[in-house]
Amino acid sequence: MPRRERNKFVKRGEIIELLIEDYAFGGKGIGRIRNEHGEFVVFVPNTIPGQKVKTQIKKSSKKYAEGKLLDVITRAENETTIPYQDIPGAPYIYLPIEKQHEYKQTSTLELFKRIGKVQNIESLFDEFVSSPNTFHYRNKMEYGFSAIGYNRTEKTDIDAFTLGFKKRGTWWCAENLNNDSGLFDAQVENNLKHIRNYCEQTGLAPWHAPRKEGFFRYFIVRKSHKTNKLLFNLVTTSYDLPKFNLTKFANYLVELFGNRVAGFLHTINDEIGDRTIATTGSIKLIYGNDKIVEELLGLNFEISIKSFFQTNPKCAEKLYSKVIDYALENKDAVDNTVVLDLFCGTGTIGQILASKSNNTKIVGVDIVASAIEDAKENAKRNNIEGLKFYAADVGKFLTEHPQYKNKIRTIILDPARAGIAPKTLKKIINLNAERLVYVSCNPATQARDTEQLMAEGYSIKKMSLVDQFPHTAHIETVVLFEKK
Ligand SMILES: C[S@@+](CC[C@H](N)C(=O)[O-])C[C@H]1O[C@@H](n2cnc3c(N)ncnc32)[C@H](O)[C@@H]1O
Repeated sequence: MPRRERNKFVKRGEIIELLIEDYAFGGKGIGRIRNEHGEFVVFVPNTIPGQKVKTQIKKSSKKYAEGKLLDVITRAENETTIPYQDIPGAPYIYLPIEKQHEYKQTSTLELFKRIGKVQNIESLFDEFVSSPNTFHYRNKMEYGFSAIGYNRTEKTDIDAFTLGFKKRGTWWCAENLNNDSGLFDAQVENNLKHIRNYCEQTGLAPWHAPRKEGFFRYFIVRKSHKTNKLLFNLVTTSYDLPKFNLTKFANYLVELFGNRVAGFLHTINDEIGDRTIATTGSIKLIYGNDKIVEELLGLNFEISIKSFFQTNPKCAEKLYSKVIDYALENKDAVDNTVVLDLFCGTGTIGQILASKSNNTKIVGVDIVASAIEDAKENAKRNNIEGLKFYAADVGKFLTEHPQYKNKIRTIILDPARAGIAPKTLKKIINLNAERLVYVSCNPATQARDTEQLMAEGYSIKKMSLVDQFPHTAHIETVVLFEKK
């Protein structure tokens, strides 16, 4: 095994206080330790310049270290107060949105220079698209039950029936969400404490992560921004289920939210792993409908509790408009042709493109069979013709369909966070399309793919950033590549 190189500044596991001085892509604050040996960089995710933080060193090499944020001791001068309860999922909520945009833009462009080797990226930059709503923009939340809570004043773990989010940096303890977090639906979040009380009064146990036991696990809520309806899913283990009255709980939700309740589902999840996906397990409809309808750019999409759907639908409209603008900039390369929508999910982009072009055939490919089923259903519901969807791995699909080589002029790409596998990207390049509209939720992997695309004759024509997730480090990019 290679010997790990040590430095003369920090050790793994050490807890230190640090002033954050700079910001790197992905929400990593940069602090520096200075001593008689010189200067040493420590990255601390979820922090911003000007904050003094307490951090525990998780990785330490000769050149730099990375710490986990334990606490913000003093906030940065440019941070403000908020009328919401702060949660780990929104580490930048105290920072004015314009400043968040500035950090995101600068660090993403820097990434394209460093990893993508695009030195003139500033001159190719088109627009920073901000979210239409910077608060209450989410359409889904997953709250967790926990038998171990956290006391903010005492800064200690406590035994308590808790419903909210994991405390940052822990897997065993959670904090109650007592009020609106400013991210989701205010009425739901202001009532979460009542739902917690209701559950506590049943006498059944919340999940105890270290012991891997308990009854209540997750409470998941989906909201339609079009209809304002709510779809609930309570996730529990099965052992004590006979003691819990699901219909009575559904009635309680109706008492709280009235006709906003579209439906209530119950999921049994007996998996004990910490990384269990909340919705794993068998699911049953207890009350109302099991789907809600959302609208995007005039098209309707039926969404079930499990299917992927853009988390910020109002901003997704802006994201998709940008993708469609880039694709239709050269209408000849879209009208009367076949457009590939690779990594299409529920087929939203392809459907919108088909509805805005003439006689375009869309071929959508995604590896998740249920997403493809939803895509087919939605295309039918929206009366859009000329769409074909395949449930397959993109790389395999292209090997099995050689007929598209030299026949495609425009390709839409929207891969998951890991980006496109090099072999699959090579197959996409071999299709020899004139234009690629590449959407990414992880510019780091997109910048990596950019280097390969440029080596194979593509160049960036323009790029935009879309702030799909205000108050987090995430940023979505839309890049138009053209063959030289
Ligand atoms: C960011 S989502 C795409 C969302 C979609 N364009 C939309 O707007 O709804 C990425 C998609 O890539 C799919 N995916 C991941 N790996 C894949 C692979 N190897 N082949 C095909 N699809 C894949 C995922 O199932 C997921 O739906």
